[in-house]
Amino acid sequence: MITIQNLTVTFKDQKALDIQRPITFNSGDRIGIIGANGAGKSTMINACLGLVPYSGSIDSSVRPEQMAVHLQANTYSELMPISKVIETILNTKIKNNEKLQELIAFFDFEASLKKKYKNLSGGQKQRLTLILVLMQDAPITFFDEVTSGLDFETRQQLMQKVRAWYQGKNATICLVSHYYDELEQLVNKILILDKGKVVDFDYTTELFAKYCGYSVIVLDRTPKHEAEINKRDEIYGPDHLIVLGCQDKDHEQEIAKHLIDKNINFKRSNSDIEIMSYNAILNNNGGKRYEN
Ligand SMILES: Nc1ncnc2c1ncn2[C@@H]1O[C@H](COP(=O)(O)OP(=O)(O)OP(=O)(O)O)[C@@H](O)[C@H]1O
Repeated sequence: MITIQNLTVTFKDQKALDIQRPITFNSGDRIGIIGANGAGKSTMINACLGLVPYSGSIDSSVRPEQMAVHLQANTYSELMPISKVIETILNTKIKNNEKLQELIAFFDFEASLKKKYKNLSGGQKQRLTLILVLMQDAPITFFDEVTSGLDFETRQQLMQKVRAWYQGKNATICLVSHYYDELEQLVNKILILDKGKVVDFDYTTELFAKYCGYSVIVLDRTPKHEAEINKRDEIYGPDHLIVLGCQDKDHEQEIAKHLIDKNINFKRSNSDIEIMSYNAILNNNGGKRYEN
């Protein structure tokens, strides 16, 4: 559907994006785009949409005007009720448009229709934009940090709705998010960007196996815990955690048994995107957390 290669985006003298080897987004892919602030995530979306000048190739079977995008911040008229805002933007009447009625009901948005935009909650504001974006039924939709600033519960509800809406549909989704729990729910592939470059792009399960192994066991970093673990099992993770990479089931059981015997609490995962991305990026940087 979209193949990106030899792509560079430069702002003044700063290379914001530099994607050399080809990456392809296929029809039906659910892609999470992750990376630290300034990694180039939004720039990549903007390049696909033709919103920033670039050199190189974005070979797409979908024209930019057929793509949909949901940005984090959106502004709408404060003067009209939301029903009028929707009808004006979509150039249709709610009462005559079954699909629009379906989306409004799907997002439990009926009670918000009479309100003005400034009186909507953060979650309701995002629901409005979701309705407008999903009405387009685009073959590919980019969601750029749409849940930032929302509380955990609201984020979960919103993302469950998005997941349910796309269930069984062949549309491609590219979701930029700093919330790994949300990505775990929604995507099956991950594109990891770091300082404008692609660290890796593959199925989440493949990336986890590549960077973490069979599973990870995670415990708080304390001197007592540090004394109990085998340093050789340690892989990268956030500073406050000890992360142990398990090569296979036997290895996992051996570590778990030891921790249980020592009455140490731990969590086990075979899909932790945050830890996977830590390891991907740090392996890529030769183990260095920050570049000097
Ligand atoms: N229009 C612009 N003019 C100048 N520099 C820009 C512009 N847009 C982005 N940049 C720079 O390009 C780099 C990548 O920015 P981008 O917004 O793509 O990062 P991001 O990964 O989306 O970050 P975040 O998670 O903070 O949204 C940053 O250093 C940013 O300052």
